[in-house]
Amino acid sequence: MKLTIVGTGYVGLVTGVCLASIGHSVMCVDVDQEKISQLQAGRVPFFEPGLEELLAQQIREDRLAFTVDHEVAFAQAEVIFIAVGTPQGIDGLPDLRALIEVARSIGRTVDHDVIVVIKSTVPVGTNHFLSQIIAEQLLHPVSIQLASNPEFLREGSAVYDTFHGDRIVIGAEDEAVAHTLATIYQSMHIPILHTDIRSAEMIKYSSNAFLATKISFINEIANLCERLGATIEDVARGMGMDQRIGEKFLRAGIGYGGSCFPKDVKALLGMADLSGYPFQILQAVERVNRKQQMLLIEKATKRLGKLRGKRVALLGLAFKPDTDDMREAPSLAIAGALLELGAQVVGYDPVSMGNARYFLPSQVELLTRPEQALEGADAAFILTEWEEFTLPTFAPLLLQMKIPVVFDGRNCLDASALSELGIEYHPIGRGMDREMVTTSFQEKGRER
Ligand SMILES: NC(=O)c1ccc[n+]([C@@H]2O[C@H](COP(=O)([O-])OP(=O)(O)OC[C@H]3O[C@@H](n4cnc5c(N)ncnc54)[C@H](O)[C@@H]3O)[C@@H](O)[C@H]2O)c1
Ligand SMILES: O=c1ccn([C@@H]2O[C@H](COP(=O)(O)OP(=O)(O)O[C@H]3O[C@H](CO)[C@@H](O)[C@H](O)[C@H]3O)[C@@H](O)[C@H]2O)c(=O)[nH]1
Repeated sequence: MKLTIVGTGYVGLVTGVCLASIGHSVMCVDVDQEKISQLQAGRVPFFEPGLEELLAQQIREDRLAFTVDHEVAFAQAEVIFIAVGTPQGIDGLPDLRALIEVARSIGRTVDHDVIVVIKSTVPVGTNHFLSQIIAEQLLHPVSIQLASNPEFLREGSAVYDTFHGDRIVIGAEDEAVAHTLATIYQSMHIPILHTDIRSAEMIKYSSNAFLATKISFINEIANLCERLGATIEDVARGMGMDQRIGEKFLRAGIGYGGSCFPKDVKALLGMADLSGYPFQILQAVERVNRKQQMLLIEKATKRLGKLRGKRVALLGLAFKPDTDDMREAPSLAIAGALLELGAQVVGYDPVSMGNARYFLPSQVELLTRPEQALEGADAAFILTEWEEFTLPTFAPLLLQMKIPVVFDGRNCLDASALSELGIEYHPIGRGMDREMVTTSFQEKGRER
């Protein structure tokens, strides 16, 4: 089919490239001329494993083209997917300005019947709102039907996720529209769930909010494990083997970040507030996450005393491995808090140094090799579980520190390898003082 994708960010570009690779003829449009020029030259403007190779193949085989001109982009389209950003606005709710602009442009430009699919994550009721905007702008007597098709890919594994998703959600009031969309994805053999539009919009927020809840829950369990002398990895494994719980998203750490969970949790809280329903669990999820991001600073202060004047090396700056995305990365909150405490902050990331420079305060010194960041450091914080930190070649670099003390916010280092090198290791959720805790509980029991 002839498809147009509006927005060539993480979602739009991956969707466009993947849909081209299963045989559709895809035109991608973006307002960012620089991005489009790079894409026309076969270069992906951000880091996403496997995407550039697949992009080049689609361009070569003439199934994928790019433009900044909406008119050109919409001219042949049978289906238009909108995947522009919906960042957090000043009131906590998503900023829908880019979507509204695209809706107006569709209304003014399209001169034939078309299906418009909202892939961006949008508050419940937005499809309806956008269909009104399109209708207000229509210049031609055409039928434009809207559908919701939320996206569930993760950055870092976006291409894999697109082809191996657990489900494709299609929110459409019209059976024929739902059938057309299902046909587009047919050859991916992914289960399709057809719902009404509002439910589809809600599925996206509920899914992200649930995953964020799982993370905050396991982080609280980890904090308790430390106090009660249990080991979080064993506890998570034992919980996850129960299929009703599931093993995924039970990795304890310094909390969730990224362009989705923080903003989508806020948006759902905002929607709940506006509808007069206080969403108490989700309020706690957010609170726990904010607190968890400060955990390594608490641990370091306990171990080293005041951090004023101390050199702290942040290793891993992206919000997760295999991406250069710095949006809402925990490293931002941690660096900010360390600077406020008067620490000297240095950072290193294998991939996201460019974005890190843009997002982090200028006082954070960025170094291009981990050993440079570690040299003379009083503490090292592991903030992203990049593979290179888990390789045997990494641990010896910690010996460059003033005193080798490492606080691992992702529990990704090998404790015994560090211990052999005489490196002091502080992971998350591994209780050390079993005797003390057990005894004090037994004593309390005896007193009663
Ligand atoms: N990033 C993810 O992993 C992910 C996953 C699932 C869903 N989502 C949702 O998908 C949407 C897009 O997210 P993203 O991370 O891809 O955003 P992004 O910021 O990476 O990309 C958005 C793109 O839209 C372009 N754009 C803005 N206005 C435009 C216009 N009028 N016409 C054409 N292009 C325009 C921007 O220039 C940019 O290239 C958001 O709603 C997000 O919540 C994101
Ligand atoms: O067990 C876990 C799993 C994840 N995280 C953190 O949670 C954040 C988000 O991770 P992940 O979900 O892997 O990355 P995203 O690319 O943000 O993907 C999420 O957000 C997207 C945008 O909505 C959705 O499409 C995806 O389904 C959803 O997983 C990161 O900071 C991770 O470090 C943990 O702390 N523990």
